[in-house]
Amino acid sequence: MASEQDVRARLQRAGQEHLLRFWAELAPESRAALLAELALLEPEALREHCRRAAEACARPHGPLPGLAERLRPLPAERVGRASRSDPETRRRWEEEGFRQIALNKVAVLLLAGGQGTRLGVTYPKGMYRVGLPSGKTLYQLQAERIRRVEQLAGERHGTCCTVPWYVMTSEFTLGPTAEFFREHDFFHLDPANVVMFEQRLLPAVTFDGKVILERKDKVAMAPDGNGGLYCALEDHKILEDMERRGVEFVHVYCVDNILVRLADPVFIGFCVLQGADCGAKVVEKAYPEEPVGVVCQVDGVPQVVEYSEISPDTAQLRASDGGLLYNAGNICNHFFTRGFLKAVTREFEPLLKPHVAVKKVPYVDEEGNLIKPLKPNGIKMEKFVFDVFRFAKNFVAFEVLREEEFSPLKNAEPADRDSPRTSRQALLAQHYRWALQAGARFLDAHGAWPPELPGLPPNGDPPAICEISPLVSYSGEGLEVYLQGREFQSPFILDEDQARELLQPQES
Ligand SMILES: CC(=O)N[C@H]1[C@@H](OP(=O)(O)OP(=O)(O)OC[C@H]2O[C@@H](n3ccc(=O)[nH]c3=O)[C@H](O)[C@@H]2O)O[C@H](CO)[C@@H](O)[C@@H]1O
Repeated sequence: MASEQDVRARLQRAGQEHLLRFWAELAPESRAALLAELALLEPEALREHCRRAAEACARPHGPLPGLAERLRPLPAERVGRASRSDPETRRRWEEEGFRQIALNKVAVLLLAGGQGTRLGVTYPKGMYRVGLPSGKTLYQLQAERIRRVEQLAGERHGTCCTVPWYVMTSEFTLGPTAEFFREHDFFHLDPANVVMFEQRLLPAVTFDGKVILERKDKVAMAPDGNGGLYCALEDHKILEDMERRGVEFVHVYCVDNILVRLADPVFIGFCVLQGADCGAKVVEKAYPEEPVGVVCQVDGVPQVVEYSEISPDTAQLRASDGGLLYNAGNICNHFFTRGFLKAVTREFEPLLKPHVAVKKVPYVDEEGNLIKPLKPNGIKMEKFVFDVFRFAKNFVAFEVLREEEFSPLKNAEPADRDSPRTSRQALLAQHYRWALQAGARFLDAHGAWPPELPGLPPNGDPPAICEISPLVSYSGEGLEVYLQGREFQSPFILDEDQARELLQPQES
């Protein structure tokens, strides 16, 4: 173990000796823990990190100056559209996606290292239940979609195939996530195909470049952003694991979108047939200030401009058709070839510039009191997963329908948007639509027929509650055999048992 003198000398080189200011008061175990933590911080890198944080913080926050002139929408030839393509083209994309899945060439990678501060829960977001009739968590829905897509690809191609699930966690989420998966028997996935790995942490820093102590014996550390993915892939030899398994294409996604289509064959097939090395799913932005990044070009190079970095004026610009000029909302669903990820980890990662997040960071004051600040007092430096798009040789975007594929869980109740309620409603409205399309009719909770609506209201509860297990249908397929011409009482859960029962011959 490093000695106190050693660590002190290293901290001096980094200009951070204040981190040992409570040394004399610490018990032996606390001293050991603090030394172990500090010994991991490399002095030159730490000095540089603090300098960059303070420098970035001194620059004006918010919209990047001069950005508007450098910005253009993506050229049309780089954008595929799921909803506006003819059925034959869509079928070709889907078929190609299923073919690659059946060949075991597709993996999914979940970004789950975030702290979910806006939602205000102390456990990982994936463990959240939004209040579905089945009580399922986000992790369970995702696991079941993996199982179903494997099954669909296998049936089409007469194989038994695997979509490995890589889960990037952080110090905050690894323990509880791993335990949750074990408790739930990995949702019946083979644990050998679920690979969890941890991203790095970085110290949080005051506005004048001093690392923050969150306790007398502990540095305030935070995950290094979802762009920490690339260092984490290298740290844990994940690309080598992918190579051993024969994985060529990776669908990277964020944890909180209840409608996420894991290893979506249509998206994968589109990207593969376009020869893309990097791709992003997008939806039309709902309103100018919506907190989603915009997929566009900066100086002619495809990039995402994050919502915190685009000015309200630019966000409101209109195109000639009256729609928003910067309309391609990033839903944090990305496609990468393994080859591209390898080039990023080997070559481009050091070129990624960290972004500054100004946050409230609990700290210990000079007298040793623990303080929970009411105003932001610290800087966290984060890399963004999409900042590698500019290194792609062939970047494509793929636009999908919001009501089918995007409803993120960001805010606690009673927020109007992106809350547990809106996520639940989005999923149940989708399942109700699928059921109606498959020929079902529903009696509402009072035994009455809901009024025939030309379309469902975009927000709010569907007229009847119908939840369909992802193990029965991945994206609305194959439901007619259970539902055609049948009447159901709301609430209705179509899970595997119910599906089997519905296939039994009916008594007359
Ligand atoms: C940087 C980024 O991707 N921003 C996107 C993210 O914004 P948003 O600000 O909502 O991003 P979040 O903070 O929710 O993070 C997105 C995902 O990254 C994970 N995470 C985050 C930080 C970290 O250190 N490690 C980690 O794994 C989170 O667990 C989550 O799964 O989703 C929006 C859609 O919902 C997009 O429009 C934004 O462009």
